[in-house]
Amino acid sequence: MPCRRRSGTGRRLRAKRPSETKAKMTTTAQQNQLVALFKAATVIPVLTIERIQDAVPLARALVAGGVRTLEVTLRTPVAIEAARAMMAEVPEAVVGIGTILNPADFTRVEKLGVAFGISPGLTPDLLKAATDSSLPFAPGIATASELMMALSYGFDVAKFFPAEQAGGIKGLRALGGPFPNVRFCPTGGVGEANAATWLAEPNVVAVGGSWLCPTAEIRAGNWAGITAICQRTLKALKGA
Ligand SMILES: O=C(O)C(=O)C[C@H](O)[C@H](O)COP(=O)(O)O
Repeated sequence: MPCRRRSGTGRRLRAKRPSETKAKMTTTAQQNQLVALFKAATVIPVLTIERIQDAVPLARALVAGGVRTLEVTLRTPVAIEAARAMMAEVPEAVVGIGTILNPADFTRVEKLGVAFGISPGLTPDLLKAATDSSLPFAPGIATASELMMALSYGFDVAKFFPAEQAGGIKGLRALGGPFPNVRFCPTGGVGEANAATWLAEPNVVAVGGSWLCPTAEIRAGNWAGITAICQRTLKALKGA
């Protein structure tokens, strides 16, 4: 009996302490990985893939243009299969998934083995799923309250969405006042004309957007055109 009591107490202690530490450590590690990944990427194309056969040539076109970190949105039925094909066929690409809206999406994505996950927003359930996982994850925020919710779960790297519509650079600067340690990936309304301005902000680690992979060009299979947009964008950023 005494033995059982001791082991019961030990179990209680062991169950509490490591799980608290692990959740915190994992989220911090997730965030560090994400920041490194975003900084290396600088620009992240937000991909909407309608036909599975476009996935690999699109990834190759982006990589050929110097853009390796790709966000495949869960907006279309073929998204998961597309990400899988890209990972298998284009090893230079760093494939992540966007439009993660709920814990079920998160679980599907986590099983895929992608490099990162992004959401346009957040919910407590989604943040909880992300803290239980080791997948680097950026929730989306547009307001101070949403950012405070993200921070309360340990997420200090966020997608600022929709960036232009939610206040643009002035809005981001205003958020930077009370939240000086948060890093952002503004997405929504970012393009060739304003990417450099966003990236010049000290709390911006990368920008995302669909300008690098317009739907019309994907539908037309204009892979050379997509490579050219990437090259032009990166050249302009280097000169900025
Ligand atoms: O699909 C998602 O998960 C989103 O979060 C939305 C996209 O990131 C934006 O729609 C991209 O905006 P544009 O570059 O202005 O086209």
